[in-house]
Amino acid sequence: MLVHLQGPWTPVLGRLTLQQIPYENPILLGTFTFVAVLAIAILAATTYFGKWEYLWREWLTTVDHKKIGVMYCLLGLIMLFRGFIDALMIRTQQAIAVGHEAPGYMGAVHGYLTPFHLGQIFTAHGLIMVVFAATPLLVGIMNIIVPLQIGARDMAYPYLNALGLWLTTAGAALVMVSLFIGNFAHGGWYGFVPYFELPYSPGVGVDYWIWTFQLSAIGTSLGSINLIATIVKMRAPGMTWMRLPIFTWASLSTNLIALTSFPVLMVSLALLALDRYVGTHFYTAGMGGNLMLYSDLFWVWGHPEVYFLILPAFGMMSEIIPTFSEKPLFGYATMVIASFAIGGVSWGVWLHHFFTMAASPSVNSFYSVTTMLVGIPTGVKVFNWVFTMYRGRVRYELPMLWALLALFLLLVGGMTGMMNAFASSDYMWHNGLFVVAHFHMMVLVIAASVFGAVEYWFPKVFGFKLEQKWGKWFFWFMILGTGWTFVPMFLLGFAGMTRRLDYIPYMQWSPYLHVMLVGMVFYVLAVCFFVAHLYVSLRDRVSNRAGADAWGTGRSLEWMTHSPVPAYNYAFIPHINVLDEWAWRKENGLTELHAGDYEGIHMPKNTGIPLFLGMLFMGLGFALIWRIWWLALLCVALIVGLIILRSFDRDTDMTIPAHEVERVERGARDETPATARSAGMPGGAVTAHSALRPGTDGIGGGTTSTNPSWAPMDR
Ligand code: HEA
Ligand code: HEM
Ligand SMILES: [Cu+2]
Repeated sequence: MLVHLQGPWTPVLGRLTLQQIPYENPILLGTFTFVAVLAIAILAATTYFGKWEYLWREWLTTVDHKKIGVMYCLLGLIMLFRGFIDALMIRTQQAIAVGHEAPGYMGAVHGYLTPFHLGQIFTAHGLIMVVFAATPLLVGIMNIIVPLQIGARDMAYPYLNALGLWLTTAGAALVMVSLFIGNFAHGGWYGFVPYFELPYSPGVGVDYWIWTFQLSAIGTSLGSINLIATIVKMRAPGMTWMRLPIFTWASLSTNLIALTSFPVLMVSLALLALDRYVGTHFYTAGMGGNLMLYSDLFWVWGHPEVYFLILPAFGMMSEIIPTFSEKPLFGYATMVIASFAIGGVSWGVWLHHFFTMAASPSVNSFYSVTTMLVGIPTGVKVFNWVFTMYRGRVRYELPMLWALLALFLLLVGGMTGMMNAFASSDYMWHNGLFVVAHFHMMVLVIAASVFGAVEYWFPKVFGFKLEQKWGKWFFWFMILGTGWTFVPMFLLGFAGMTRRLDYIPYMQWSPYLHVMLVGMVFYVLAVCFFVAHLYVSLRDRVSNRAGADAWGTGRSLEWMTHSPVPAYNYAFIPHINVLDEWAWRKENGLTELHAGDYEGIHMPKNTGIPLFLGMLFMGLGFALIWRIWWLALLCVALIVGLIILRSFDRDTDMTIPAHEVERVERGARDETPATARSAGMPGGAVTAHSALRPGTDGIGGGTTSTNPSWAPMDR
């Protein structure tokens, strides 16, 4: 144990010494100063405005699924920005470092970044974008929307929900700490064995990578258990499986992937940790170890993971497109089947990430075919969306624009994915920029869907719509950025450029690299427009107030409750009669929420324990990274102690009294613009859309539109 550790090591602070602070690096020093000033400003402002109590009561200790979801999204947005800065640095470095000769020795500097620093940047970019930006954004939106869509008052396990958030946040915070104390892994986001083993990566970078990844994996697994339990057990009366809104179906399929695949990631990281910390040989040749075991285990998670990311995005598109086409979703049942088909097949394709690693041709062929199979259910979805729009009254508002962009990017990313799926062609461009361009198209599908979903559901959560002008500038500049950045990347991929280069010897590639830099300028402008979009929306929030059915043509249940949604979601749990319940109620003039006397509502109580557990897990991660054993033991003891303490706490719930519910309901009723309450919104329902009643236009989801046992609202 510890035989390979290099450098000073003390029992008190482990490997942590002052030399680990990168004060000689001006970029990091500048970043640190910026972050420190920002943090001090935020802390000072919170104190000045006396907001600590509010922050603690309403946010830090909350177990409300909507607030937890909002915090997940905030975390995702912050990390998206961090990942974007990384991307900016990679692109700038490569544009500067083109045309240089090969360095004669390791560490030669071309451009403005050392190879070591650049390596950390692309590794951090990849990891952050996948697990700390995309995942929290998607999990956040599922957290907010799923309980609303199924008529539940919260998640099945509100406490676990908060714990998942704080564990993920702890992982993200540790990545940020690695900027200023020590360094991050520099061998790529998915790690390599034996390169990530101690003898070859003796620094703390890989340890940071292991523990941040591990924390996020635990957080996401907890979240998936919660969402599955919620969808299975908490549906409102009458909500049979085939009446489940499509986004909820997408959430279920995606969380089944998460629940089954994340444990594999945890195991693969744990085995690597054992190799590094205890000297086992799971992944080293000899002593019974096998380095292919790592590739297999990692990608057995890694591939299903990308479908874990894309399925909720598909769910968002499936909600937005019908709302803005003013028609039911075409082929509801096939959409559901396709989600599960994608989820199922995703388990049998992982080897396509290492076709070149000497499997036999027959093995490669098997995985080629399974990979291509995914095109069928995905194609089903694509055609269903197109048929939903066909002869619909399409409104090109912002959510719809984003959904259409996602659809377009999916075609580009999907078709190039198919090209990778041929082992024979992948041999030529594996580890090249073509693959990188393929997957950026795909992850931008996620980004576009998320931006669409934020536009779409924002009024539900905050009670007002985002403005459209700056939002459209943001949208168009994202398209410009994407075109200018990734079209050249495809071309460079064809020209043979490999990924992760810190300098590029071929001058012929210089124009492409500079065009990509122009793309980044468009992206930077897009970020500015995004900020303006948020600012103007906040400024004009009163005039942009939205009603319950903010877009007028919402179809699923969440549009039935007030915007913003009260703490208890529904004062009366609705009875579900059909698929697209809200659309059906509007057509039948049955939109009233009130049903008799109000009663007290039983809800979970706030608790600070998940936040403390998150902090302690962060401390544990830090201690393990730096091998400060006493601190690790202390954190473990406190974690166990806190969990035991919580198990004795019987005071975990409360009742919102009936008069309070009544007050909130009356307030919401008075505030809601009358037009938004039911059919009168632009393009709204009753007269104009009676022809679009589900099941009557021949292309609906096959529901019946009459149900004799209908009651306005059940308890
Ligand atoms: C959200 C993320 C996401 C998604 C959804 C996908 C979807 C797909 N991916 Fe991708 N992929 C990644 C993210 C993603 N990928 C990442 C991150 C990596 C690299 C990681 C790394 O190395 O760092 C990668 C790498 C990767 C490789 C490895 C390449 C290499 O390393 O050399 C391969 C190889 O087969 C592949 C294939 C595919 C295929 C076939 C699909 C299919 O699911 C696409 C299906 C969609 C369509 C085909 C379009 C719509 C369909 C129709 C309109 C119907 C008609 C069409 C047909 C029947 C063909 N991907
Ligand atoms: C603004 C948009 C983005 C830009 C400009 C961008 C740019 C880049 C660049 C330049 C690289 C390095 C390419 C190389 O190896 O030469 C890269 C790698 C990568 N990006 Fe992005 N990216 C963006 C968004 C995203 C998003 C949203 C995700 C995921 C959700 C993502 C995931 C990755 C991954 C996984 C890698 C591979 C890292 C590695 O090689 O280890 N990117 N990106
Ligand atoms: Cu894959």
